[in-house]
Amino acid sequence: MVDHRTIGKPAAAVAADFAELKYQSGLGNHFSSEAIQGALPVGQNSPLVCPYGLYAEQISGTSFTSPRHINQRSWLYRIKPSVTHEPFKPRLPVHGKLVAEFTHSNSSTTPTQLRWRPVEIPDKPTDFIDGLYTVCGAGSSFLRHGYAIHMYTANKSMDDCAFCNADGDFLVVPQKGRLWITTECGKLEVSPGEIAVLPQGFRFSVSLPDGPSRGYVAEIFGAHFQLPELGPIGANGLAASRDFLVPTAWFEKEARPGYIIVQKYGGDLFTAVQDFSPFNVVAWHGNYAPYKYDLNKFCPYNTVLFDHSDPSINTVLTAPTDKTGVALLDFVIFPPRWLVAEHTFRPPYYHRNCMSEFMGLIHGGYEAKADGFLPGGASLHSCMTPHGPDTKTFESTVAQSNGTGPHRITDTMAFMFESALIPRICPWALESPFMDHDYYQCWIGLESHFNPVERNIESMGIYDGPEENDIEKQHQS
Ligand SMILES: O=C(O)Cc1cc(O)ccc1O
Ligand SMILES: [Fe+2]
Repeated sequence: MVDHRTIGKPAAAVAADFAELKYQSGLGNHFSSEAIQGALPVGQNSPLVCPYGLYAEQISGTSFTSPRHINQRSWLYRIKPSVTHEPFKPRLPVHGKLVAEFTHSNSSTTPTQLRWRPVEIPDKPTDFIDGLYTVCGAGSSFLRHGYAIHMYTANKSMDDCAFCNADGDFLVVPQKGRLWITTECGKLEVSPGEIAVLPQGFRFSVSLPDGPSRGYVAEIFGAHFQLPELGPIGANGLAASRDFLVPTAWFEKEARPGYIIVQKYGGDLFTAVQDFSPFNVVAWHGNYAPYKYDLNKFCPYNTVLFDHSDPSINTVLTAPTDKTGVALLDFVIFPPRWLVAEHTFRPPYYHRNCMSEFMGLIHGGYEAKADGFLPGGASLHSCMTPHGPDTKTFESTVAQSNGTGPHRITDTMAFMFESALIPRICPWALESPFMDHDYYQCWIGLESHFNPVERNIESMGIYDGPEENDIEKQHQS
């Protein structure tokens, strides 16, 4: 396979730029970063003349008048302002597989359980922009309410171009291959097992140091991600604010004739040519910035006695709607953890949910599916579509009386994008050669074990009721 990594800026130069990155930490903090000492104006945002002759530019992630606790904006001090470019023109050839307003004409609905095998990474040179395609979503970027779920396969770094998403925030979940993301605020290295959030409007460019790459993207329109409330859990636990890492200022000052900004606007792509790099921000301050998070830092909470907790217990980030407790999009993970519940069916329960659930797998296996749900694959269980463990998982769980002692689930990192809005599905996702048309078969074999005369079923090793405490029994022996 051709190694496309050396096209554009020399690979060694890109690698040097990503060596020993320094980050700032804390989700929602007010950050300050200077690549040249003294580049940030003191005591004001908009001096008549900025230090070192820089231009001041504000990027607003919320309306000017949003209440203080949700207001997000940053001030960028840059060599030339973003406006210095030729007019935007529709990008040709038309991309055609990005949707930001879900309608009858571009997508359809089905209550069927859907599952996709991992999509193969193409041989044809494909960068992050060309390899990104929408799977499903709801609502509209124009109306600032909704989301889109995309996936990408790519094998080539973005050359002399930057992407800017005017529609919403991207939450990127790499599954294969690291992403070297240059942003206006600085650089982020994002490995599988980490996620990155690229908020609406920031320009960024993705390089692929490992070549072939694949992953998932949730895009939200009209909201930003925040940490979930912790309620009775207390002040600590789940994802900690300090584990979210934000870049430090980094800039390039060299002329870059023919540099292209690719702007996603209403799901369509537009290009504008400029003669400099958009990564020309010498210093910045504010609370609106890209960030990354290592999922292995997540501190999972769960039941320590019986029954199965709802997956919301594993929420990393949530994007709210106006309704209390109802998410536009929750990002939930299923990390390695101890299962200790007694006399409990420990895998996910069978269920139907008014929320819609899109799932992906970063590595390993998923506790509810013995086969068929593979790293890089995906599933979609829409509003009220029944789902749960496959036949193999159910039978092996009850047959082994799984759930009688502490058990650590290892080598796994599944995740879910869960939304109150019902997704419409794009035609190329429904017609994909990677669609698993036999998905329903994984449940068809579930048999009736109903026996109206025998309450305590022994035949499959089903453990019915707390006759004795298994853990105490273990301690005594
Ligand atoms: O459907 C799924 O696999 C996700 C899920 C996991 C779980 O532990 C409980 C409910 C749920 O929707
Ligand atoms: Fe579910």
